[in-house]
Amino acid sequence: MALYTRVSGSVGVITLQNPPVNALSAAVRQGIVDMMDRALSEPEVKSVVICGQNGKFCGGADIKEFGTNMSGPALIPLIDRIESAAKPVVAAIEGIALGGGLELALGCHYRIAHSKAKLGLPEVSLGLLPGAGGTQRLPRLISIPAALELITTGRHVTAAEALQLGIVDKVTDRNTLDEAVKFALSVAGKSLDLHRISTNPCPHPPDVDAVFETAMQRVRQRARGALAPVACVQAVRAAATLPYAHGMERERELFKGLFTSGQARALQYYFFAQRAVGRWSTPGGARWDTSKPRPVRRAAVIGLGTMGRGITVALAQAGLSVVAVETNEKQLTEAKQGVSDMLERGARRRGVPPALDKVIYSHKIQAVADVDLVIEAVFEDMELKKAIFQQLSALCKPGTFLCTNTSGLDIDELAAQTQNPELVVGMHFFAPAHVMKLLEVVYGQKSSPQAVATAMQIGSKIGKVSVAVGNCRGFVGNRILKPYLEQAFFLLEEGATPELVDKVLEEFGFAMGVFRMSDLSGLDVGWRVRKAIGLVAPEALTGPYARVREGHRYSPLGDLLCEQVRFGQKTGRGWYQYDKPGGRVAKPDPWLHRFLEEYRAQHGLVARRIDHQEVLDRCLYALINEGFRILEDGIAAGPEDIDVIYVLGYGWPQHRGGPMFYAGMVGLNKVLERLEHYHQVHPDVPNLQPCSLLRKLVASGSPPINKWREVIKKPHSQL
Ligand SMILES: CC(C)(COP(=O)(O)OP(=O)(O)OC[C@H]1O[C@@H](n2cnc3c(N)ncnc32)[C@H](O)[C@@H]1OP(=O)(O)O)[C@@H](O)C(=O)NCCC(=O)NCCSC(=O)/C=C/CCCCCCCCCCCCC(=O)O
Repeated sequence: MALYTRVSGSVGVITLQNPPVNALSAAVRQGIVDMMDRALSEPEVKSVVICGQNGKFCGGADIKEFGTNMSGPALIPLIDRIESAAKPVVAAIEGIALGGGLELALGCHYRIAHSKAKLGLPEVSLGLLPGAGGTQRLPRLISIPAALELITTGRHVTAAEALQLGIVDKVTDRNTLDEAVKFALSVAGKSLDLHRISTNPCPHPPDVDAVFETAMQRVRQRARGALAPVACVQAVRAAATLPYAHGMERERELFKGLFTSGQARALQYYFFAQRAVGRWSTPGGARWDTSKPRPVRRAAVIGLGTMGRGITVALAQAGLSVVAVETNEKQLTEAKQGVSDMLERGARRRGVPPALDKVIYSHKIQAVADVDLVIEAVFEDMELKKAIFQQLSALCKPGTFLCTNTSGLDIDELAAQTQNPELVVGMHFFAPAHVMKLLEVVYGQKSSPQAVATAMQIGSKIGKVSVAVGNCRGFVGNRILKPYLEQAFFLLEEGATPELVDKVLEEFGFAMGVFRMSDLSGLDVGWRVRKAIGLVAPEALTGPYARVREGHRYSPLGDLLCEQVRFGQKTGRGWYQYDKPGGRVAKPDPWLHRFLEEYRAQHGLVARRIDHQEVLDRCLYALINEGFRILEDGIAAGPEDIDVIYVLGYGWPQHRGGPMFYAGMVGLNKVLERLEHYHQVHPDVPNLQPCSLLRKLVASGSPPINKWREVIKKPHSQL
């Protein structure tokens, strides 16, 4: 909807009304068309202002309309109509002008922005391009290189930067509408010739071809198979080479190709999934909208290794007071320096003062006595963590939430060490903790809804996307990772190389293949976990039992590498070789290839040629199958939780939506059929046995992903 009012006698004001972000739904578009007609037909009206209600100009096209039968007036002629109007039209931009919202503003003759407004063309992150003239008008307004950068990254800019770039004519700290009305009065009757952006020539840099070539190289490198960034470059190129009308045709053609693509569907699903995870629920009935978080003013972090330092920085940067505890004096001294450096670097980047005074350091655990929430981040050792939880339970004031940053240990076992297990939850951060956007909030059997709600709230306060998940070994992310890693190891045994497996996964779009990722995170991490649960043989086993654990196939390859102190990048050797310990550039290692050959010979394995499809099928479908088990077990409330965790924490390509979305795109019956096939070939690998929820979904006609929850039967919990 759009509201029309007349102010100061001669200014027609059109207010977009569609909460929460005034998206351009059919009703809003119709409203703008009708109100523009009215403003242009009233002789008393000399100029027009377009604004949005509730301090938000416009969040762009209504994404919920995509994929439906779109009705109502089309956006492009609507914007053209504004631009060609004989009366000046001023956009009064408060809050946001994003996507179609900014394109609407670019159709206006002038733009006034509030100093706190954010502007951008983020369509690329939805698998689209700015298809309402944005790719043709923006380069004409701010130059080709600047427009290319904004359109291909989807970056939001501040009002100050928008002014500098020339996107807006004025920035104000005052009431934006009042300023826009004043401005509209001042330009009434003046020539609009220079202010119809589409009629202006597109300024060319002297090296225009090189600019496009570089931009194309950059997006192809960054995009890893994503279509939209490439199409964005092509569309801007049309602005540089074609007259406006032809450029618009090219924009439309490219837009159409993207609009119906699987990638756009995946990215739009992922947009809503990231928001849906905030509406958490547990199998016991605790919910986001009925569980009230408790305010946390002071928090403590126990253990200042890499994770503890990152968590301390994340909390302090969000304005929380932090007591940072490390009992090892040497480590504490190093941590003080490390945390201060990180805070200073972060502050420089954000242009704010460093939050150094937010952190108090101590080598005594007693320093946590009066904090509201503790995050334990010591070494991944159950006995050590148990001892700390016993101490915390005795030391902390009543009601203090006790959280653990374990990446997979049993939350209930830790909670059992305390007098108030309802106050215990997991807060699983991802390294580097002050950078990575993901937080798994893990509820145990006895965690109170308030403890879950508080951890979720802290997560959003420190800028994380928090996902509430149930307690099981590895929670969601690391549990799913296990069968994926396992398949990768089995493929090596059968004849693949780390280079082949990584190539296939990186071509699929993963930021890093499984072996390069393992080298980066350290092979010793998983080795310690496998040792703790008794999977690692005490001495090199030979014979048939070397590759069997608990009756199932097991690959000791990772263990054997660790025995050679090949922990990955940190030791300069892992699945690849590096020029030095800590080196980053992975190079194929002839030693590893010889080692694999000897290993196969020792175990009577005959290497075979493994094709790309098999690598992809086995790694991905094993992972997806575990995702279905997680849903079946009620560890994740819905597929969105798994997808968000996997994209944000494990490098799954966003343009493929996440593993569960991908399964739906491939077709659940195809996933089932492939798993059945591979399980038949490898009957000793239980992770390839299709899970019953997958079978049930296929039997229910493979419903779309937003209907899966109806098929999932939720198990009982004590929450
Ligand atoms: C920054 C935000 C705007 C706000 O952030 P925040 O305050 O944190 O709040 P959120 O939690 O994110 O959001 C609050 C709720 O609002 C919902 N929301 C947000 N934006 C939109 C939107 N644009 N549409 C619908 N709903 C929206 C959000 O989901 C939340 O609700 P819920 O919790 O999920 O219930 C932030 O939200 C944000 O960044 N939003 C996205 C901004 C964006 O990306 N905008 C660009 C949208 S795409 C666009 O504008 C495209 C323009 C070109 C259109 C061209 C023509 C159209 C179609 C022609 C069809 C042609 C077919 C061709 C085929 C053929 O011919 O055959």
